[in-house]
Amino acid sequence: MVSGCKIGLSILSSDLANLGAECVQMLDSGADYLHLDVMDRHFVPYITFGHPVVESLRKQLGQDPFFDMHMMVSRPEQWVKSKVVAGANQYTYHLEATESPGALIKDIRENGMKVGLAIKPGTTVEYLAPWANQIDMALVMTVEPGFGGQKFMEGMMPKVHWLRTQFPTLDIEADGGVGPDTVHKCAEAGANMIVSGSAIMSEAPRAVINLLRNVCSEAFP
Ligand SMILES: O=C(CO)[C@@H](O)[C@H](O)COP(=O)(O)O
Ligand SMILES: [Fe+2]
Repeated sequence: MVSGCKIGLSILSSDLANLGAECVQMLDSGADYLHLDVMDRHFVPYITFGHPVVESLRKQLGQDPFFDMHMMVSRPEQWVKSKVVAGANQYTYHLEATESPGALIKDIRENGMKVGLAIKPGTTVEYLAPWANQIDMALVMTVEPGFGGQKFMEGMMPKVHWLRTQFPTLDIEADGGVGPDTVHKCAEAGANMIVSGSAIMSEAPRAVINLLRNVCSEAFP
C-alpha cells in the first residue's frame, strides 16, 4: 500500500523575505514536508529561487525536514548535483522537460535522492507509465505550473485515478489549487501526497493542515 497520507507545504505563497521562519511555523503547524517550487522562467514564465536558497533553508531548518524539489525547469539534468549538495531529499522533474527520463532517474538515484516525475495538465497520464515502476512519486499538476493561488482543475482527477489503479503502491501527489474544498476530490481519486500553498498560508495553518490530512486519511485508512 502507499506510504500513508502526507501534507506538503508549497512555499510559493510564503513571505519569501521571511522564508525560514515561515517554514519553521508551517512545520510546527504539522506540515509533513516542504514542497519547494523551483522555476527558471524558461519551462514556466516565472522565476523563483535556486540551490542557494535551498542550502540556507537546510542550514536553518536542520537535517530532518523533507525537501521535495518541484523542478519547473528546462533541462532538469543540469541541476541534480547542486540540489543534492544543497540538501534536497526528492527531485521531482517534469516529463515534458527532458528527452531522457530514464537516464535522469538513474542520475538522481546515484546522487542519493528520491525521484518524482511530474506532468502538466496538458500531458496524457499514460506517458508516465513506462517510468512509474522506477520512480518514488508521480506528481499530477492540478493547475498550469507557474504560480500559486490558481483554481483547482478537477478534470485532472481521472489521471490520478488511472495512476492509482495501475500502480497501487505508488505515491501520487496532487499539486495546485488544493485546499479544504478540493482535497476530498484528490483523495477520492487516489492522491496520498497533498501539496497546498495558499490554502495553508492562512490565519489558521494548523487547522487547515489537520483538515487536509483527515480528509486524505479517510481515503487511505
Ligand atoms: O507548482 C505549483 C505552481 O506551479 C504549486 O506547488 C503551487 O504553488 C501550489 O500552490 P497553491 O495552488 O496551493 O496555492
Ligand atoms: Fe509545485
